[in-house]
Amino acid sequence: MKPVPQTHIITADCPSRPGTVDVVTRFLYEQGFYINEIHSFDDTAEDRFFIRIEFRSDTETEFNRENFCQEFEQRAGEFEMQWQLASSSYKSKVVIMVSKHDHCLNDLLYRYRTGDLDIEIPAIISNHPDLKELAKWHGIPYYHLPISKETKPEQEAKVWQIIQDCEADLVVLARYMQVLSSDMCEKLAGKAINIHHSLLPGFKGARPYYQAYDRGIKLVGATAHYVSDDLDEGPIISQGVETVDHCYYPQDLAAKGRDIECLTLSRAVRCHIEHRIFMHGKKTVVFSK
Ligand SMILES: Nc1nc2c(c(=O)[nH]1)N[C@@H](CN(C=O)c1ccc(C(=O)N[C@@H](CCC(=O)O)C(=O)O)cc1)CN2
Repeated sequence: MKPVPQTHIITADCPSRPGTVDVVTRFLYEQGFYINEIHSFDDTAEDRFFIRIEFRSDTETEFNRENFCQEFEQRAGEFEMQWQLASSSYKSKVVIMVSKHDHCLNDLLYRYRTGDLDIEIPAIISNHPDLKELAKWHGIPYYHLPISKETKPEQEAKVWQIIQDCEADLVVLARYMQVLSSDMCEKLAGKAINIHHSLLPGFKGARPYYQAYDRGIKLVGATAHYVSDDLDEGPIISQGVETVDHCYYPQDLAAKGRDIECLTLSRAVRCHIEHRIFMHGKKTVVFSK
């Protein structure tokens, strides 16, 4: 039976120098691959080059990952490229953590159920029981792990065990309202995304809509970022914003913000699972579709 053309993704970054696009595209051409999509960025301020290429094989031959990697490393090594190869057909395993707010979880579950987000959700973890029925309706295991200052280490150990048992590729804090410990942040570095309900760096921490109301803002926003030990200071992935005015009380800001949070978070999750995000110091490079 004719193999279905597999699509693969190369992501690479290296010191800036001429020939960095050519070394990748020429290799793919010589190997008989067809490029579907290409993005590159040369950060002249930091002398760092980034490239993402989606490619497919139209030939009958099966893709030999080991041979590909050996051959490509010989070329990429000359340019000091840090690179990864991924397959588009792989379904990322995403563990979602929540507290009581359900809008972001509900939106992610809708996108998962309809195939808009091509992911697996092996577990939902919460410090409250409120969203158990929503998980049950989707047939997803729900772990109610209450937390207090005293039980935080024990609770996080259970969370980490679930994440490992699920072999999670990504953890999404979908309005999970607990600060993760330094140890947890270290374990989840680069694979935990949080949605903060303000336009960071503005209004960090708890109750940002109340902070925003007190400040008389004219724009309400949300920020999806990687989780770091420094609360709400992790590399920003995606942001959304809408106009508001003096008529908006905190509950009105929260209502307007809910849709922004959902769209911003799902956009960030999609970029992560499609390998569109590069860590670049305290920032990111994101090659959106
Ligand atoms: N280490 C990190 N943990 C978390 C981050 C992060 O960036 N780094 N993001 C938060 C989400 N968040 C804002 O988006 C946030 C959540 C909770 C708090 C907070 O002060 N929580 C209190 C308890 C509140 C409650 O029980 O309702 C606390 O933890 O003492 C601030 C910001 C998720 N975690």
